[in-house]
Amino acid sequence: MISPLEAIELLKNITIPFRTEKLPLAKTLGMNIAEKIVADRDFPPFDRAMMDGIAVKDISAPTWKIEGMLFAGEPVKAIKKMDGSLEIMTGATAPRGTEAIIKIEDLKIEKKIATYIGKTPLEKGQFIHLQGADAPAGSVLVKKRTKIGPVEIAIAATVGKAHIEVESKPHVHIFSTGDEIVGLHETPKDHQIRSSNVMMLKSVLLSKGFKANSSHLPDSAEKIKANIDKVLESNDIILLSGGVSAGKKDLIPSVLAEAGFETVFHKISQKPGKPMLVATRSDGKVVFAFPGNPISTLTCFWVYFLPWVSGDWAEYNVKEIKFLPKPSAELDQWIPVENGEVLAHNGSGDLISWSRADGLVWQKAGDKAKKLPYIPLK
Ligand SMILES: Nc1nc2c(c(=O)[nH]1)N[C@H]1C(S)=C(S)[C@@H](COP(=O)(O)OP(=O)(O)OC[C@H]3O[C@@H](n4cnc5c(N)ncnc54)[C@H](O)[C@@H]3O)O[C@H]1N2
Ligand code: MOO
Repeated sequence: MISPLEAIELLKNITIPFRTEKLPLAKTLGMNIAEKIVADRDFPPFDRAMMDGIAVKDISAPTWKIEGMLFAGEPVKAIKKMDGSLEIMTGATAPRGTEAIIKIEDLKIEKKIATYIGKTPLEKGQFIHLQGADAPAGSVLVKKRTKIGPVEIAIAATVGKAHIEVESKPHVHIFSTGDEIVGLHETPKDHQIRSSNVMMLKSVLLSKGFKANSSHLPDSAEKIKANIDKVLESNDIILLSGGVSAGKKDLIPSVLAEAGFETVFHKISQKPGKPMLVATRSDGKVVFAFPGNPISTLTCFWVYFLPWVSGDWAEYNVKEIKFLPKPSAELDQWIPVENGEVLAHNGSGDLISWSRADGLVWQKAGDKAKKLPYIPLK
C-alpha cells in the first residue's frame, strides 16, 4: 500500500485532460492559451516617438528650424533641411532619418527656431522606439499553454485577436454505485439510503466551473461497463463513489480493467479513504474511484482530486491542535477539527459529526507532532 505522499507524487504525473474552445478575448484572463500568438507586424510597427518634442535630423546643429507638426495618427512627413525639425507628439511616426527626438522641456522655441537648453548631452537615437525593436513580424509573442495574464491580453489585442482558443476544463461524469442507493426524491425502504455523495461532488465541481453530470450504476458488471463506455464518449474524467473495497459486489476495479484502464494506485495507507483507486487509459481518460462512505468520498475528493484537477498542490498551512488522538502505527489519519479541536465522530459514515468541521488535519502514521498540516473545508 502506498502513503498519501506517494499517491500525491503519482497524481502529479497524470496529465489533466483538457478541451479547447474559442472565447472572446476579454473572457480569457487566467486561462491557458491553446494557440500561439504571432506578431502580425513588427513591434512597434514604426519608429515611434517616445516624447512630445521635436524630431531632428542632425543633433550637432546649433539650432533647429521648425518646419511643421506631426501628430500621432497622422501619416509620416519628412524633415526637409539638415537643420530642420518637426514638432512631434508621443506615438507619432518619427520621420525617416530622424537622429533624435528632443523633449519639449529641454527646448527654448522662439519664432520657430528651437535651441537646446537641456543639461545632458544629446544622444543619437534618443526617444525613438525603433520599428521591430521589441519583436519582428512573424515571431511568436505568446507560446501555447501560457497562462493568460493582463500582458498576454494586451498582446493578443495588439495583433487584432478578438477571440482566442483557450484550454477549457475537462468534462466530468459522476457515478454513484450500489443497489442500496436511491435518488433524492425517492422514499428509501428500510435497507436503502439516499445518495449524498453525488450532490456533494457535483456542487463543488459546478461551483468551480466544471461541466458535471451524474447518474447511478447498479451492482452489475455488465451495466457498469456499458455505462462507463457510454459516458466516456463525451466526458474526460469519471468520478465514482463506492464499490472499490473488498466486498463481493465491489466490481469497480475489475470493470475498469475490462474497459481498458490501467490502475495507477489502489489503496492508500490512510483513514478515511483507504480503498481509493485511480486509473488512466491510453486515450487520456482518467477515473477516480472513491470509497463509498460519505466522509471517505469527501476526503479523497478534497485532498487528492481537487488539487490534481486544478493543478494546484499548494503547501498546506499548519495548525496547532489540542488533544490529538494517539497516532496510528500504520495509517495516516485525516482528522476533522473545529477551531483547533478534534471532533469526535463515528467513523467515515458519520456525516453529522463532520458537519461542524472547519477543516481536516493530516496526522502521519506514528507522528506525535501537535502542529499539523490543515486543509480548510469551508
Ligand atoms: N473487508 C474489507 N471491508 C472493507 C474495507 C476493507 O479494506 N476490507 N474497507 C472499508 C473502507 S475503509 C471503506 S471506506 C469502505 C468503502 O467501500 P466501497 O468503496 O466498496 O463502498 P461501498 O461498499 O459501496 O459503500 C460503503 C458505504 O458507503 C455508502 N455509500 C455508497 N455510495 C454512497 C452514496 N452515493 N451516498 C451515500 N452513501 C453511499 C454505502 O451504502 C456503504 O454504507 O469499505 C470498507 N469495507
Ligand atoms: O476509508 Mo474507510 O474510510 O474508513 O471507512
